[in-house]
Amino acid sequence: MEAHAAEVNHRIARISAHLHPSNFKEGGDVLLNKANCRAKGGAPGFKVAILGAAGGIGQPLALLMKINPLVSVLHLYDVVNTPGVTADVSHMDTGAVVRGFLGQPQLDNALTGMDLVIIPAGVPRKPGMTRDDLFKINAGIVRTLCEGIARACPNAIVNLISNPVNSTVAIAAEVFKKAGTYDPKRLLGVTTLDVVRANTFVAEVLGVDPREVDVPVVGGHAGVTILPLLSQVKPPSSFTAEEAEYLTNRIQNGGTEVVEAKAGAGSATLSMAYAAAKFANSCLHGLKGEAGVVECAFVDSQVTELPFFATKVRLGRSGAEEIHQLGPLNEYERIGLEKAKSELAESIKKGVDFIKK
Ligand SMILES: NC(=O)c1ccc[n+]([C@@H]2O[C@H](COP(=O)([O-])OP(=O)(O)OC[C@H]3O[C@@H](n4cnc5c(N)ncnc54)[C@H](O)[C@@H]3O)[C@@H](O)[C@H]2O)c1
Ligand SMILES: O=C(O)C[C@H](O)C(=O)O
Repeated sequence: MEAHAAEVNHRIARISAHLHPSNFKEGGDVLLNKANCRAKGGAPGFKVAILGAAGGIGQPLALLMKINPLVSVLHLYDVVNTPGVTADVSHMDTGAVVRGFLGQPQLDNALTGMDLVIIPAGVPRKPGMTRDDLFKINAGIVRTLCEGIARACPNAIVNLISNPVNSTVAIAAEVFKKAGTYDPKRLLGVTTLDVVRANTFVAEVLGVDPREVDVPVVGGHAGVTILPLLSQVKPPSSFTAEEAEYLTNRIQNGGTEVVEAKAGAGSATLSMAYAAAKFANSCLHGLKGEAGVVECAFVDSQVTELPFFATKVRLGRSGAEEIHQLGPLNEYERIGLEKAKSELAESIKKGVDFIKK
């Protein structure tokens, strides 16, 4: 009896010591040992890291990944505030074991062994800014994080959220090429929010439940590069020229609509966390080997003459295993495609040059 009490006290002392904030400052992986204790009997599943986990997207995304039954280990990395977010999320009584990592010295530990890395790190827009205005700061952040991925988990699937996605995906690809770890199937720019918005706005016009609607959104993730293919909406639907114009503009400017409504307090975080969790969940189902998992994503592609392009892709054990073609476009969409491609070409080149020059 006494021996049992001593063992219990010893365990409690060990857990308390690992939870102490000073462990983060010393570069220790707080919760790591505590988590290891619990992980012994833990459920099998995938290991997922969120980089930028303390941010506006990162926090609700951490919550949503903690309740995903396919996740067994959840690593939360940021340069600020991970102790609090980790302690908070770790109290949820779901299967995933949560570990927190703070600051660059802990980046490689955060990434080691991960199957999926989700990146919402970086600054968001304020009213009046374009996504490209974020390039100056976010390009360097994405480079640093991808260098870590190349070192610590080169085979992980990467879901890149940080803007401008049209350039940051090219940056990530160049970093991986330089490191000799580039696998085009494993790098996915997240454009799910465009699809989520398109489904919502189209459902409003049709007067149906958004869950019944599927709108392919191709191209990229900024302004005119966001190209909803309304002629391919499921269930098959027809739109007047005015409806098509209204819907295309609203979908292309959905991000700006939120930035303006937030009036300086950032951009979409909650709908983005939802979209990121939806996309990550599909990636995990693909990793499990399930058939017929299809999402739109901005990927290395031969669908157009551009090196990267968003279309529907089939997700499998090795990432984007099949890239769907565009399908038949109407005249309005063909004009939109030309506009999208010329802006995309510049954004992609800017990302490539950032690493090459
Ligand atoms: N792809 C999309 O559809 C989409 C949608 C919404 C937002 N975004 C983009 O996502 C990014 C994040 O948006 P947010 O609202 O969460 O911003 P935020 O400022 O609330 O959070 C960003 C987080 O990143 C962290 N961070 C900064 N530098 C870092 C580094 N070097 N390593 C790790 N973490 C770092 C910050 O500390 C912060 O916690 C922005 O670039 C935004 O434009 C993309
Ligand atoms: O609009 C932004 O800056 C954030 C994001 O890309 C969005 O589409 O909401």
